[in-house]
Amino acid sequence: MSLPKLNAPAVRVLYWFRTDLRLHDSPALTAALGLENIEAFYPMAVSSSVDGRRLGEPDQAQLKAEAARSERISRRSTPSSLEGMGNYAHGVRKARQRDENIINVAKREAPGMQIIVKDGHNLLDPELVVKKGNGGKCISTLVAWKKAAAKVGEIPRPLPAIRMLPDPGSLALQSVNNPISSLDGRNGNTKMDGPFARLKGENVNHDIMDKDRFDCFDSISGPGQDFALPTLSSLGLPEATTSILGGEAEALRRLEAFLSDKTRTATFSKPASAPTSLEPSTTQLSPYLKFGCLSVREFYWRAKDIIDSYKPKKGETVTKEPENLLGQLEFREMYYCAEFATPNYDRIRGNPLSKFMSWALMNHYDEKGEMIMPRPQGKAQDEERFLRWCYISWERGTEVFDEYLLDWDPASNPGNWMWLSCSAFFSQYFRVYGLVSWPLKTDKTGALVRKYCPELRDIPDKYIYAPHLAPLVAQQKAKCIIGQDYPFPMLDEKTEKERCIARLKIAFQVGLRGNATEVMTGKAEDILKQKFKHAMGREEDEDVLDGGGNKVTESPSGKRKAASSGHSASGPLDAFVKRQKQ
Ligand SMILES: Cc1cc2nc3c(=O)[nH]c(=O)nc-3n(C[C@H](O)[C@H](O)[C@H](O)COP(=O)(O)OP(=O)(O)OC[C@H]3O[C@@H](n4cnc5c(N)ncnc54)[C@H](O)[C@@H]3O)c2cc1C
Repeated sequence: MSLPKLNAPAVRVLYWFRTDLRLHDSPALTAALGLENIEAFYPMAVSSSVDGRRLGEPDQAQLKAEAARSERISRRSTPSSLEGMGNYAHGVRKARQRDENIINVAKREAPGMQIIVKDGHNLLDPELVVKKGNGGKCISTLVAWKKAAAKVGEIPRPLPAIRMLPDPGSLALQSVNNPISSLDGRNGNTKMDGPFARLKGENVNHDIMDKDRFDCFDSISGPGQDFALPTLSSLGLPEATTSILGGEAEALRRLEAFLSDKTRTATFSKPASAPTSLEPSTTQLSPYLKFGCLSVREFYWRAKDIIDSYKPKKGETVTKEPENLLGQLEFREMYYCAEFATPNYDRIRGNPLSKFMSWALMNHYDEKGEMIMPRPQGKAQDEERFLRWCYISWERGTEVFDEYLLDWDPASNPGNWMWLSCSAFFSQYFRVYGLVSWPLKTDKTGALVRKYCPELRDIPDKYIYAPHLAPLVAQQKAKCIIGQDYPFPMLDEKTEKERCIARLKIAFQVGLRGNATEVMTGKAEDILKQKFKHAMGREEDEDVLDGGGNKVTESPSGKRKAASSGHSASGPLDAFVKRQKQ
């Protein structure tokens, strides 16, 4: 790689940590340190509640702070200005737009400044994979990603870790404009002057932010000029509850610990992992990838080298993509490429990738396209719809995960929600997780339920996933009367499942996507409702009753059957499970 040379004999480097809070395999840091005659080196990280999002839940903020702190410690005594916490709110698409804005401001205001941009967050740059590998078109399958990636080139091996950073030099912002020799030391005048003073308050993110909030410190070393990271309480957040420790050292320790078991690495199979197990059966490395404490290329190549050289013992099978570890990392890449290529990726309206269904609790928009119902809380009619259907928009799920998922990621979160809701990436809408049959596969005794719902601790295994079906005597023995100590189910699974599948079938037949004119003009929901009525002879949310006033379920084939009541306090669970299996 040839590095750009600056004209000036001595250069001052402002290094912006973004998604790579680490010293190993950091292409941008390596490029920055490859510059000649570095006179001062200002490492910096910026965070804000951009995009109208909250700063982050305490657990997310804590992890980011630890990531920053660990990076600081591993640079020994060199001070750091990693003062930010919070989310990386932008996916590649918006981040590239933001970068362009910043580069334009820098070019305009400081023509002598040279800007070097390097991506270290992906196996291969998603923009390059989409543009060079797939003609600019969206990538929504692993096969398509692999094909496109092959046109870009081999996934680079990780770069060696940086051992030491240069001294930051003067920390006064005015020094950016004045010769270093004219300044009075590290904690000199921190007031901005010169051309950058005019930029105070200019928001280069204005066209990609929902709110026009903009704060900035006027010293490189933070408000206290001591490089201290803000505490959670200073950010108005309660203490974190996660037991997961953040930071690069911890990330590498966990990677090492997982990969040291070569058999587990070479035979890893995601479908065989147990999402209900109390101890994680996957690597749990995603938060470290998200905050950039772990390089995805380090993870990929370390795993690949083990897999490629592994000699399976009798009875073992070396797994392949997509189910092996490499396949998991490639899924992440696929979502990044899809995010880069898709406008409005995290919502339905205007999103060409997402199919349109008439979900409950969807975002709503006024005639100018402004969102008018971003959140469902507090609306009686919404709660009513929630209780009736549970056919809830994936936008709501994404929103909850944005706030609470430690590994929340702007590409993987909406992507996985689109996948699971059959809005994109996956279309077998008739395959539905059974509330009983699915957890039974990996947790027969309900250990996870017993841990997190202690009311159910003594319910017999047989009824743990449908305690309302336990005989009264079993409920009494377990000191858990359903309807009193623990609620009845809100919905009848079978009835609602069949209703949802019927609606999905209609939506698939109509085939509208988020960017269709009907969606943009707000007519799509009515179109689907009318189509449903025409096909099924009733309204979408109308219950079908038989002659005796009992609810009747309707299968996609149109065959009607009497529904079993979800509120029944009797009936054997094993019969129910058998039915699910059939
Ligand atoms: C609705 C929904 C939303 C999700 N949102 C996110 C998210 O915001 N951020 C996130 O990292 N994961 C997300 N996931 C994926 C899921 O949480 C993964 O199981 C998680 O990455 C597990 O971490 P792990 O490190 O133990 O994974 P492992 O199984 O050990 O896999 C190794 C790595 O592969 C990648 N990976 C594995 N599965 C997925 C996947 N389904 N999608 C993308 N990358 C994957 C991750 O980087 C992970 O660290 C979501 C899944 C669902 C169903």
